[in-house]
Order: sequence, then structure tokens, then C-alpha cells
Amino acid sequence: MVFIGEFIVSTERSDKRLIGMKKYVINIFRECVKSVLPRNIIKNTLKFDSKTLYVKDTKFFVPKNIYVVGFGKAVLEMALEVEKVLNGTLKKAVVSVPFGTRRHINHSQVCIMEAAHNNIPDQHSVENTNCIINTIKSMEDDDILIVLISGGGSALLCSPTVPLSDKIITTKLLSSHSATIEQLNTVRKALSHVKGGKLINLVKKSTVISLILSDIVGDPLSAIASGPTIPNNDSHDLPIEIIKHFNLLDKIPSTVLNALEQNKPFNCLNVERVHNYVIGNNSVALQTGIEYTQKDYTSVLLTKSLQGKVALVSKFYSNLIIFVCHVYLDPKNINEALKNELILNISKVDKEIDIDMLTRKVIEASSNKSGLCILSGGEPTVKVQGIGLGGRNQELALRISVNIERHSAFLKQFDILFFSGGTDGIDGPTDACGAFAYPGLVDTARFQGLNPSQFIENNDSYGFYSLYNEGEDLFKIGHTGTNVMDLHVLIIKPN
Ligand SMILES: Nc1ncnc2c1ncn2[C@@H]1O[C@H](COP(=O)(O)OP(=O)(O)OP(=O)(O)O)[C@@H](O)[C@H]1O
Ligand SMILES: O=C(O)[C@H](O)CO
Repeated sequence: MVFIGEFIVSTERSDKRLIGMKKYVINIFRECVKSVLPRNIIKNTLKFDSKTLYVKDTKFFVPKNIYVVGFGKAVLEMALEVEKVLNGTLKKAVVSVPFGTRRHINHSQVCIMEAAHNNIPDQHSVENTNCIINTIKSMEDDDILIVLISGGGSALLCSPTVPLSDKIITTKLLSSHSATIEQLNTVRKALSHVKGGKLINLVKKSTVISLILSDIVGDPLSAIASGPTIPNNDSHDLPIEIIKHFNLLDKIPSTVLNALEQNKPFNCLNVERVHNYVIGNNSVALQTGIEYTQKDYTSVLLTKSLQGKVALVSKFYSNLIIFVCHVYLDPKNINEALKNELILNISKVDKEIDIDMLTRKVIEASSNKSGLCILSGGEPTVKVQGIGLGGRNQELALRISVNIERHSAFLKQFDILFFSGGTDGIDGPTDACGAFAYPGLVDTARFQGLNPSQFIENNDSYGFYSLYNEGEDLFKIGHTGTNVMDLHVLIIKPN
């Protein structure tokens, strides 16, 4: 970058501070992800002692063999750790994982099957599912089945009751109409031989232990990977109601409509044999972040349930930044107009955010002259309308940068950095995990001939960040092997 006169010095200094903050933020993110790495979680959850398997505080007697099946972005690492814990007593393990996650592993009998590019089920998903079904059917009474489940599982465990291509059309239509993951998975369950608890009935008499890594806000068991081991309580007409709600009756393939119209409740047998455990989620990751940052900052765990459109979430964050800076500078005179605007924006993205708690924390930081580190989690959505490449994390960061630009003179009194990243390491169909936002980004972008608003309009946040400062603000980490939604880190400190 070339700047002139005075500006060179101050920019270089603030660049250095910014670089330091970016490194710190990435360390926070890495620590959070580490705490939900499948290996660490399994290690803390599962113990084995000759004929006894301990899951958290529950004991299971193991009279015969233990089998493992798994599906999801994180289950390979889960399976490998289970194999280690079982210390040579694992009979068989088969897992269905996304393309690109297989690697060579010495001395392991875990059978790794790949499928589903970009989270879309394919013929490989169906074949992998058949292999999982056959493994379960080959089990004898008194064997134990451990089912490993994580986000992305819906596309990796797929046994459709309609032609696969019709099911894909249906899920794509629902996604592009901003259906929630619960709505989407309610429809998927009604079109499947294995989702919505149906996997349970394939198991003859064995005990089933499901270890679940949650990637949905609030950990709704029957929605995570479409709940193959959880009895489905959706009413039989809910799936077709969802299709009607999105006005999709005339776009959905007739095979799917017929199946949904004839949908009947499914009766899971012997549910008392099935034990479902959520062993990791977004909260665990956020709590680790709080522990990591509290020696350096006044840390705030704002929420673990941020949802809604990225455009609204970015407005919320922009208001939040302005509000926090005002309270910090003048804690005795809370600006009610700003507070009310923030409350309005909170109501659109996450009703659980406690603005009074936040205000108290900002006042505390202001009186201690410390910086604030605000951590949140959740999973906002983007309705993709442009033809660009991006992901919800990158688009969120870019939108925040644009929104705060008009306040840049006021915000100069602070060093501010926001980061949004997917804990699975992959944001949308890109190779990036997330991106940074900060005041001044838009100005610098214009100087480099880039117009951020145009990139946003085209849903091309990846295109933007790849060009901006030669990709410096894109964070790439690759598949992390875990998946507990997104993490947001916001640092605000007086300079
Ligand atoms: N060009 C784009 N710009 C912004 N967001 C995009 C773009 N293309 C896709 N997305 C978003 O990426 C998300 C899909 O990514 P992905 O398939 O990795 O889903 P996920 O929710 O991360 O996975 P999982 O359901 O397994 O947790 C959707 O929210 C979609 O709106
Ligand atoms: O696989 C799925 O259905 C999603 O990742 C939600 O768990």
C-alpha cells in the first residue's frame, strides 16, 4: 500500500496494532475450535474398561461386540478416537464423510467412505448409507452400536424414498427460499428410509449409543443430521405444510408431493434401548473463548443463538459497535436512542441477548480502562441471489465493514476488529473459513479500486476478500474436522 505524508506513519502504526489484534483473534478462534475437536470431546466423554463402557456418568455392560457407524463432517476423527478408547475391541466401524476429508491412517480399521460435494447428497451418499445399513443388519443381539452424528450428516446418510434427484431439487428449493434447517430436515425426514428415527428399527436387539456433535442453535436432537436415532415427533402433515408455506407446490417434483401427501407417522420400536448424548456444541467452544480472553480483556459471552438474515445480523453488529463505544466513552449518559435502535435490531436476530448485561460489562471495562472482547455464536443465513462466490461469514464481515464506515471518524478513538468464521473451517462453497471487518476497510478498498457494496450485491464476498489487500483478511484453515456452527469475535479497545 502507498500512502502520503503524515498518513504513512499513523497508518503503519495502526496497521501494526491491527495485525497484532488479528493474530490474537485467530488464536481465540483456534482455541475455541480445539475445545470441540472430536478427539478431545470423545476422550472426555468415553471410557472403556474390559466389559464396561462409560459414557459420561452412565455405565453400559458390553457382553459381545461393539460396532460403530457414523455420518457427518466430524465423524472420522470421532471414530478414530472411539477406536483408540476401545483399545482393540472394536469389531467394525464405517463412516460416511465429505469428499476431501479422507486421509491415510496407519493401524486403523475404520472404513472411510466419502460423498456429498458441497453438502449435496449424491449416489455415493446412497451407497455409503447402504453400507451402514448392512453393517447394522449384520449385528447380533447383545452387540452394542455406537452411532456418531455431526453436522452435514443429512447429506451423508441418504436413503431416499423418492428419486434422489427429486429430493435434491426439493432441498435446494427450500434452502433458496430461506427455509430453516429444522424445516428443511422435517421434509428430508419424510422422504427417507433412515432419517427421523428410522435407523433405530434396523437394529435388532442391540443397545444404541448416539454421540452427537450439534451444529444447530439450541441442539434440537431430531433436527441435527435429521435425527436418525431420535423418534420423530413431527406431525404427519407438517412436511407438506412447509412446502405450502413457501409457495412451492407447483415447483416441487410430483414424486415428492405424492410422498409428502401420503406421509404417515413412523413408530420407533424399543426406544428404551437408544441413548442419545450431545457431546459438543457451540456453547462449549464459546466458553473456551471466554476463558482464553478474560486475562486480557473484559470478556462477554453475548449469545450462542444468533440467527436470521446476514443483512440483519450485520446491522445488529454495527449498532452494537456504535452503542458500545458510546457507553465506553460516557458511561453515565446512556444514549437512549442508540439503545432503542439496538434493542430493535436484537429483536430481529436473537431475543436472548441481554443488553443490560452488556451495558454493565462495558461500564466495567470503561472504569478499568480495559478493552472488550465480545464472543457470540450461531448461524445466520444468506439468501443467495447474485452469481458471486462467498459464504455467510465472509458476507457478514464485509457488510459490517460497509455499515460502520460512515461512523469512521467517531470510531477512530478505538481499535476495533470483528471476525466471523465457520468452526468447520469452510464458509459456504469456498476454501476460506471466514474474514475480518474493521473501520477503514472500505476506504482502503476504494483506494484499491474495489467497491464492497457491488461485491455484496453479487454475493461475492469471497471475490472481494481475495482481491482486497491480496487476500490478507481472508482466513483459511481448511477442514477442521469439527462443526459447531459459526463463531464471532469482536474486540473493541480504546487506542
Ligand atoms: N455466494 C454466497 N455468498 C454468501 N453465502 C453463500 C454463498 N453461497 C452459499 N452461501 C451460504 O453458504 C451456506 C451453505 O454452506 P454449507 O453447505 O457449508 O452449509 P453449512 O450450514 O455450513 O453446513 P452444515 O449444514 O453441514 O452445517 C448457506 O447458508 C448459503 O446461504
Ligand atoms: O446435516 C444436517 O442436517 C445439518 O448439518 C444440520 O445438522
